[in-house]
Amino acid sequence: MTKLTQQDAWAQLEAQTAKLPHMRELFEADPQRFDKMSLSACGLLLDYSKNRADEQTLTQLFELAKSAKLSDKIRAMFNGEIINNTEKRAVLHTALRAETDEVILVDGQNIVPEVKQTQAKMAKFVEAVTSGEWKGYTGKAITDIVSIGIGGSFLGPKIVTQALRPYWNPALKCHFVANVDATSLCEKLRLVDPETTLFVMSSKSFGTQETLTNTLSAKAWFLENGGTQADIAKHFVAVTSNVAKATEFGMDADNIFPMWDWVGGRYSLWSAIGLPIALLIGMDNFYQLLAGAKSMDKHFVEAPLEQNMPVIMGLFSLLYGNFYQAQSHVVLTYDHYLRGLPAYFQQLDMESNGKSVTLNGDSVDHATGPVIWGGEGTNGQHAYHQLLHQGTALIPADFILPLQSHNPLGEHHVQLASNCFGQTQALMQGRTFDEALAELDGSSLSQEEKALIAKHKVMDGNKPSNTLLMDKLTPETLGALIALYEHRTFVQGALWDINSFDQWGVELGKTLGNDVLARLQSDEEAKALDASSNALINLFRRGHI
Ligand SMILES: O=P(O)(O)OC[C@H]1O[C@](O)(CO)[C@@H](O)[C@@H]1O
Repeated sequence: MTKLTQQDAWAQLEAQTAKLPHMRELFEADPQRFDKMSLSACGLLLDYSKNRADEQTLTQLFELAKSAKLSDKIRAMFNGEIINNTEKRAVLHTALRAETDEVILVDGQNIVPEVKQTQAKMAKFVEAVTSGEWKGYTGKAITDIVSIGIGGSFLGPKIVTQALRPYWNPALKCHFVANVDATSLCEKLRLVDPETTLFVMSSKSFGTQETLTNTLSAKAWFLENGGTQADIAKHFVAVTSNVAKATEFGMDADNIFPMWDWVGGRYSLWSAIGLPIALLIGMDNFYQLLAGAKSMDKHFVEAPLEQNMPVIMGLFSLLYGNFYQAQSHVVLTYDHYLRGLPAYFQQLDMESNGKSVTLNGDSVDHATGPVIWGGEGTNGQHAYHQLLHQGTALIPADFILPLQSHNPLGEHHVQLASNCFGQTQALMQGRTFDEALAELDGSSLSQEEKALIAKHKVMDGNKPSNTLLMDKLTPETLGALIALYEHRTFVQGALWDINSFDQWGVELGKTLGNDVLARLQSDEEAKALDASSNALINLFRRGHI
């Protein structure tokens, strides 16, 4: 297949982006711009009209997608083809939200029954814990869940339980331990009682240093505080694809929830990795989360590219990275419950598309995954929005706002919405020198001073943003939103012809880290490495600088 940068649409886009008018002019020229460049699907509304595009730009973007055979690649993923070519795996997180009667084959076997059996096992366990039937070693019901995991085995459960706080079982609290820094574990153990605490150890590989170390320390804490080896099974369960290692580790076979190689870690919250979510919000709401994602899956597979939410968002992100040299993309969640979502999308996108070779190993000749960052609105307006408005970097933004709050109180929500919409408007239209000067008309400044200040108040505008609305943040709309970003990530990787589903880049650090660990624990002074690493190791061994 012809390289992306050799496609006609690529050259056309280069020419087109060079001559596109300012968004102000595009809005002035077409009062119907919002109607033409907004889309509703799966309980979400996407306003993509504040992007640097006219009809021709959109046509060329869709042409680029067609030239990359995007629709075929979408079908290949959903059909379980081995698209993760370096690990020879299918990519089927979508199968986790399949209907019971669907048939999805991996190695000739329909995997849906196993998915459903695991969900039934989760449901039974959740019922036992939340009903009080499952008791700790002194006969008390479970009050606290401590989830131990890192990366995709942590961030999904963490941000989804945070986002769905209004749906929590009031009798349960949840604590998340990820970092190997003992503080992360110790701070949580100070909050819980071994008699009523359930540890959920989540590790797809069952080989991640942080998770194993934290779990061993949690077990030691449990045994030092009243528990016995015989009680472990009442207080420790595991989620893993490596059942053999989990049982060898001492996990009770009945307490192991399986997951599979065809689910990537950062795409796994829909599997038993989501057990902490299901424990906190209940299995019915967990099924609603799955249903929301399922609706987005259907939309992604069935909607024409031109009416396809993940495709449109993925294409615009590619446009800014490849044609405007945007190095990062900011996600701004105007909802306190969604404050963790930018970090989740950061892991999802950067661990997927932070690559620089194509599927067949050739170096790419264009930019790939951007830095994804962000935070909650309105806080960011008092932190980094200055740079978004007047910095030298172009940073496309996604604004996310539920129209209704779970906590309606006076003017709060209307003010939140006014800030959200005002920011997208300011980014788009900016402020001209004449407008800035006019704002200083009434001031006592001299003409010269007014001219100087006006220059500092100018904002170029033409800064692109998407706005995503939902009626209310519910398990279903959250599921659709997260699946939207999963597929948005897929779209970009598919056009760049990269493997979005392996993560070789994280291996070297781990390997070298293990070697450094041995040197840190050695009695010998470190000499064999580079001068910096030797010095750092020896300073740590000495314990002071
Ligand atoms: O679930 P595991 O196997 O412990 O891996 C944890 C995380 O580490 C990674 O392998 C690398 O960051 C992620 O992809 C994964 O989610």
